[in-house]
Formats: sequence, structure tokens, C-alpha cells
Amino acid sequence: MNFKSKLGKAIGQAKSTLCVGLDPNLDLLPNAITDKEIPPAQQVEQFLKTVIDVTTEHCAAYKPNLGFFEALGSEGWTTFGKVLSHIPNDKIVIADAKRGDISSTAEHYAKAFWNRKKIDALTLNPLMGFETLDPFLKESSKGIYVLALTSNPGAKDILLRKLSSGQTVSEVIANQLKEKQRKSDTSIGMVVGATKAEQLTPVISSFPEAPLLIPGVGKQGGSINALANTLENHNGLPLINSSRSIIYAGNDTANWQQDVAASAENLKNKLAPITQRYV
Ligand SMILES: O=C(O)c1cc(=O)[nH]c(=O)n1[C@@H]1O[C@H](COP(=O)(O)O)[C@@H](O)[C@H]1O
Repeated sequence: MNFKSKLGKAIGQAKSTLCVGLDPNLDLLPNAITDKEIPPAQQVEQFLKTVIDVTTEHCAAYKPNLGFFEALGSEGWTTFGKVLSHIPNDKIVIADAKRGDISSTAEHYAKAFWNRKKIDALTLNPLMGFETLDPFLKESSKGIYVLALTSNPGAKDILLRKLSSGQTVSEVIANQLKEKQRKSDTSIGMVVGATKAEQLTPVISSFPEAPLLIPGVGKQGGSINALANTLENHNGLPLINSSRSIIYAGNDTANWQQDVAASAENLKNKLAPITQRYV
């Protein structure tokens, strides 16, 4: 099945555009997990497997961020693999690694991620130029999400800069990705921040059929109403990610699992005005 079909199916089955971000920070794990005398990597594994179990009915996708796994040292990739295998097969799995390098290196990144069957998509950084994406564009069952207008304050340093053409760098990226998609069977999508809803229109309208990965709601304060307005005329399927506001919703309580589930359900419901346009 190609990536876009699987994405549409995942959103349709869960009736949700929610993507749960798996960002395991050892300092924020629930007390009920850290109280156990087991090594950190095992704490992360237990924590995330439970998070997956209690959120799965509310989301279409999971986005493990590699930084948090790599910080666990040599155990990190093993834990990443164990967490991946716990994710139900009908969910979209986006490895958030933000890779981007010269082609001979990128080929190895592509191998590292695409060899893992469970990974459907990968985040990529286009700063080194658009040919660096090519090694990732050889598999129709996979998708890439390329940083186009990020959620952080520093998006203004480069991405929101206006060029002499009058376009921002973000718009140039969107236009180039649209061109690339015409020649590729691998799905090309964009990462756009919910915190930038007001500035998103020219970016997403440059590539209206792009699947979107949208972080920035929850702890970063992006407005769902503003996002819903901005997405009104967008054709590509969106996934709206939240990490901390869901997975750490219950870290001080004995029944932390219920708080995590409730937080995911609550965000799924808040996203309903967006989701209902696509299901
Ligand atoms: O590529 C990303 O997912 C990403 C892009 C971006 O512009 N902003 C952004 O926050 N992210 C990631 O999305 C997640 C957001 O986490 P929360 O702020 O806890 O919801 C983190 O894993 C970030 O690395």
C-alpha cells in the first residue's frame, strides 16, 4: 500500500488526525515508573508501551523523536526498536530524525530508516539543498515530511526571511517540494508549525496537496481554531502532533495512564472540526 493510502486509512479508522509524539524525557516520566528499580531504558520502554496502549484508539499516528532515544546511549536504538514493534500495524509511524546531508551520507540514513519495516515516514531538514532528499525518494510505501515552516521562534531567522523575489524561504521550499513530488512516487509532505498559523497560508497554498505534519499545539501554545481556519482550503491530509501535553498528562498521579488517555481523547475531540473535513 502506498503511504498516502495508509495515511488516509489510519485517519479514517481512528476518526482522528491526532499524532501522539513519543518524546521520552527521563526527568518527566511518571513516578509510578521511576519508582521501579529498573534501568532507564527499560523505564522508557514500559512507559511508552503503556502510552501506546492507552492512546491508540484516539490517534492515527505516532511520532517517536530519535533525540530522546539516542540520549539513552547504546540502549537507545534497541529501545526504539522495541517501542516501534509495539505500535499497531495500522498506525502511521513517523521517525522524527530531521536528517539532511550530502547524497552519499543520506543514502545511509535512508537505509537506516527504510530498512525498518515499521517506519512509514521520516522528517528531513532541507537546509543542505533539495538533492539531499533524493535518496529517500525510492520507496512508494514511504513518506517524507520536510521542514518548511517550523514551530520554534528561530523560524524567523531563515525560514520566514523574504528573498528578493518577494517569497519567503518557506515558500521556496514548498514550491520545490511540489515540483519534486511530480517526479516521485514517495509521498512528500511538509512540517509546518501550529504556532505559525497566521503565516502558513502562502506556504501551504504553494503545495496544496501536501500531507502536513503539524507540531506546536499543546505545550507550545499553537491555537487549534487558528489552525482550523488556515487549513480550510488545504487538500493534503494533516496530522497534528502533540507530545508533552499528552504523554506527561498524568505523571504525578497513581492512575497516570487514565490521564494520558483522557488527554489524547480530549485533543482528538478538539481537532474534530479539522478531522471531519477528511473522513
Ligand atoms: O519535526 C517536528 O516534529 C517538529 C518540528 C517543529 O517545527 N517543531 C516541533 O516541535 N517539532 C517536534 O514536535 C514535537 C513537539 O513536542 P511538544 O511541544 O511536546 O508537543 C517535538 O518532538 C519536536 O521536536
